[in-house]
Amino acid sequence: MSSSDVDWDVLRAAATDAMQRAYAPYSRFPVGAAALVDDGRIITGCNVENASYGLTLCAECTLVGQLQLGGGGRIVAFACVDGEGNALMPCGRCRQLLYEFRAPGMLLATVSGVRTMDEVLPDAFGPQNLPA
Ligand SMILES: O=c1ccn([C@H]2C[C@H](O)[C@@H](CO)O2)c(=O)[nH]1
Ligand SMILES: [Zn+2]
Repeated sequence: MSSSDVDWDVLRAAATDAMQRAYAPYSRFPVGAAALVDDGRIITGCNVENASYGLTLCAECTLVGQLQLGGGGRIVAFACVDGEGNALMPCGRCRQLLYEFRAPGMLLATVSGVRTMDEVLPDAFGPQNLPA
């Protein structure tokens, strides 16, 4: 599975389904996320808010949890949508979370079209920055 195999309509539809599971009573801003994994699976996530607002989990957080629970893997392509089905940029923290699990050449559907992980998180902090 590589970034040329991505059906963006399918990925956006999966993100939209996940968005309908969001728990967002405080912001009223439901978000759904979907990722194509290198083994061909599509995994999803939704935001899960909390009365202690700062503890909110973004959709990307729950997606990464689902990825690992499902046996792990590398993300080939990613999309997230808001309550109206529009593309949404992952927040900075979530770009870092996604970076950890990127496949080489990972693509993201963004507000300005398809972008690479390197474009949305240049000069990323990663394992290469940790001592050997
Ligand atoms: O990429 C994003 C951006 C925002 N949110 C959520 C967090 C919060 O519940 C709501 C408003 O910020 O949207 C996500 O899940 N992912
Ligand atoms: Zn986030």
